[in-house]
Amino acid sequence: MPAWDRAEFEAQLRARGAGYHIHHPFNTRMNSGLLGPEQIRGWVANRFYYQVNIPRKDAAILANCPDRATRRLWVRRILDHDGGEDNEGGIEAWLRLGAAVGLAADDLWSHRHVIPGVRFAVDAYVNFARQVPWQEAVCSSLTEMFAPRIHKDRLANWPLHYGWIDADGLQYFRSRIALAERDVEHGLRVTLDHFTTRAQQERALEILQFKLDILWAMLDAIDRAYP
Ligand SMILES: O=C(O)c1cc(C(=O)O)c2c(n1)C(=O)C(=O)c1cc(C(=O)O)[nH]c1-2
Repeated sequence: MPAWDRAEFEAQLRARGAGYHIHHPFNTRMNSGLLGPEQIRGWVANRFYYQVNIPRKDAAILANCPDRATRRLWVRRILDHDGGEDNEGGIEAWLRLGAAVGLAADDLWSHRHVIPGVRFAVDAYVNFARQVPWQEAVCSSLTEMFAPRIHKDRLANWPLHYGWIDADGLQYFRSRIALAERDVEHGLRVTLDHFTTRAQQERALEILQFKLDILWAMLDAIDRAYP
C-alpha cells in the first residue's frame, strides 16, 4: 500500500471525529438540557480525574522526548493545566466549574466520586504515554482536533438549559478553545512528520481510535452510574 500524502493522512485522522464522544448519548443529552443536577455533578467530578491526569500524561511525554525543541513547546501544556505565574491553570478553572455546579473542592480533590470505569480509562491513557515512543503519545492527544466544537457547544447551550449553573463556572471551556487549536497545530505536525509509511499511518489511526475509545468508555461509565 502506498503512503498517503500529508493532506490525505490528515483527512484520514480528521475523519475519525465521527467517533468522538461529542456523539455519545450522554453528551447529546447533556447538550440538549436533559440532565439533572446529579448527573451534571457526576460528570464534573469524574472528568476532574481526567483533568488532573492530563499534566501527568504530558510530563510522561516530556520524560520520553530527547528533542529540546519539542520539549519547549510541550512543557506549556503542563502549565496550561497546573497554572503558573500569571495563569491560574485549567485545574483551578475546573474547580470553579465544580463550585458552580455545587461541588466543593474536596469533593473533587478526594476523587471520592470517581467510578471504576473512568479511573481505568484515564489510567490507561497515562500508562500509554509512559510506555510508548513519545511521537505515539503525541498522536494520542489528537482527539483535541475535535474538542473546540464540544467546548463551544457547552458555552452556547448550558446557559440556555442549566440556568442554575453560574456562567462564571464555564470559563474552563472558553479558555480551552484557543489552547486546543494551538496544541493540535503542534501535535499534528509531529504526527504528520513521524508516521510516514502507510503501515505507520495506519498505526496512527489505531492510536487515535484508542484515545477516542478512552473518552467514549468514560462516558459509558458515567452514563451508567448516573442514570
Ligand atoms: O471536554 C472535552 O470533551 C475534552 C476532550 C479532550 C480530548 O479530546 O482529549 C480534552 C479536553 N476536553 C481538555 O479540556 C483538555 O485539556 C485536553 C487535553 C487533552 C490531551 O489529550 O492532551 N485532551 C483534552
